[in-house]
Amino acid sequence: MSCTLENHRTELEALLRPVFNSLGTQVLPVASAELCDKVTSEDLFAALPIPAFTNSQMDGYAARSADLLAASSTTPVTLPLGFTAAAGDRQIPLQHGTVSPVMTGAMIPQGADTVIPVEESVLGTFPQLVRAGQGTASGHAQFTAPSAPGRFIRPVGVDLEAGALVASAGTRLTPTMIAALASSGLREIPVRRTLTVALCTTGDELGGDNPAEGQIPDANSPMLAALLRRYGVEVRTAQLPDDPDRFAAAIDQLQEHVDLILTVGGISAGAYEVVRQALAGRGGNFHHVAIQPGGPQGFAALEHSVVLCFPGNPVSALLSVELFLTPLLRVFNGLPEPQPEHFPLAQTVSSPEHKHQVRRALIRDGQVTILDPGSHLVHDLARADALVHIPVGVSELAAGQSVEIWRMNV
Ligand SMILES: Nc1nc2c(c(=O)[nH]1)N[C@H]1C(S)=C(S)[C@@H](COP(=O)(O)OP(=O)(O)OC[C@H]3O[C@@H](n4cnc5c(N)ncnc54)[C@H](O)[C@@H]3O)O[C@H]1N2
Ligand code: MOO
Repeated sequence: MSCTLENHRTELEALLRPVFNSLGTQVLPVASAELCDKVTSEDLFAALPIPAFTNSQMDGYAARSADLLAASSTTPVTLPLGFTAAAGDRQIPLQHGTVSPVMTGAMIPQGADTVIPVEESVLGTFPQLVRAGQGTASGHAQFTAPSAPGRFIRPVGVDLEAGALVASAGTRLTPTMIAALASSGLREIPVRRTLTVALCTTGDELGGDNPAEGQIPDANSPMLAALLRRYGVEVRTAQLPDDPDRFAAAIDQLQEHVDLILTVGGISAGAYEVVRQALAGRGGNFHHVAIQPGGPQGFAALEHSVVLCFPGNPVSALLSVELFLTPLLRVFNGLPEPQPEHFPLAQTVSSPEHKHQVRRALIRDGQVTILDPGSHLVHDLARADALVHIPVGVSELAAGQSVEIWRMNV
């Protein structure tokens, strides 16, 4: 039985949505290396304002603007130094008629309303300074211009007030959002739990480290594991036995420990299609989807898990994941939908009219060159820049015609 791309996609979405919805949450420290790219599971509100307190934007002198109103190059104003405020110090008071040296990030002394950068003082650098509790402040600083109230002062909460929403539920945690969470005093971040996937390959031709005659290296496990990990998926790879009973037993075990099982290979019309044979008695549903590559497809809803069965040719396997799984992972991870670009075709391309064809392409000199459609061409897959979709009903695209391209391998 053959079905359309859209029908198969709808069927798999219906199967996978409950898997994503049942994942639950976990709590990670804000400094955890695992936090980046996770998605918040709750609205998160600031425990602290940002900035946490009113502080200096410059290394300079905290002053009362009123004390410097008369300052000019011909009538400099000289003020005695009070204690110095460094970043991390508790707030100090500014005595009337004095200025307090302040460092960038230090609390503005109580009573000060302006900061004059040190290089604007007549001396241009700080003299010997004394911090509160470390002796008696002495010395003077001289100024040749007034300084407006609020100048070089970063007010408390100007970026975000305490109690305000930092990130709503469903926000993907970028490095910058992690900084905002940390600055707003949040230490423990509730996030959606990662999807755990068993990625199962089959086939006696997979030769491990030393492929014998007739055998090949496994390309699908490392490729698909790398792709899925980019979406935060925890991937467990397994090469399952080529015997249907032993394969079924392995799947039965795996389904207890993972959220989703992917199998690659063993589903088409051969005499030894272990996946198809093993899942036949477990509700396995195998059919041909009107797409190329990736025609043979299957799935099974087991008691504890869902199995998606993708075809074994590496290009077919990759495109199956890209067509049927990564769009859902994008939504789950709060990622934006990819957007196509448009370029003219460098050559005329034909396509089977009754299938949705996905072609790999190179983008060179503002033109799209379509590559060979072979689904075994792993190196061609690696050098491709983009995918071009040719829908059902289209049998030819003419050279020069503008087509949508979707970037890949970025
Ligand atoms: N008589 C028919 N033959 C085939 C049909 C068909 O409709 N009728 N469909 C073809 C299409 S299209 C595809 S795609 C493949 C799908 O086959 P399977 O999913 O059963 O996959 P296998 O037969 O196990 O392998 C196919 C191909 O891919 C290689 N392979 C498998 N696993 C890996 C791996 N982990 N790393 C690298 N390469 C892998 C395998 O050696 C085969 O060359 O069936 C067509 N045949
Ligand atoms: O459709 Mo198969 O997936 O072309 O090689």
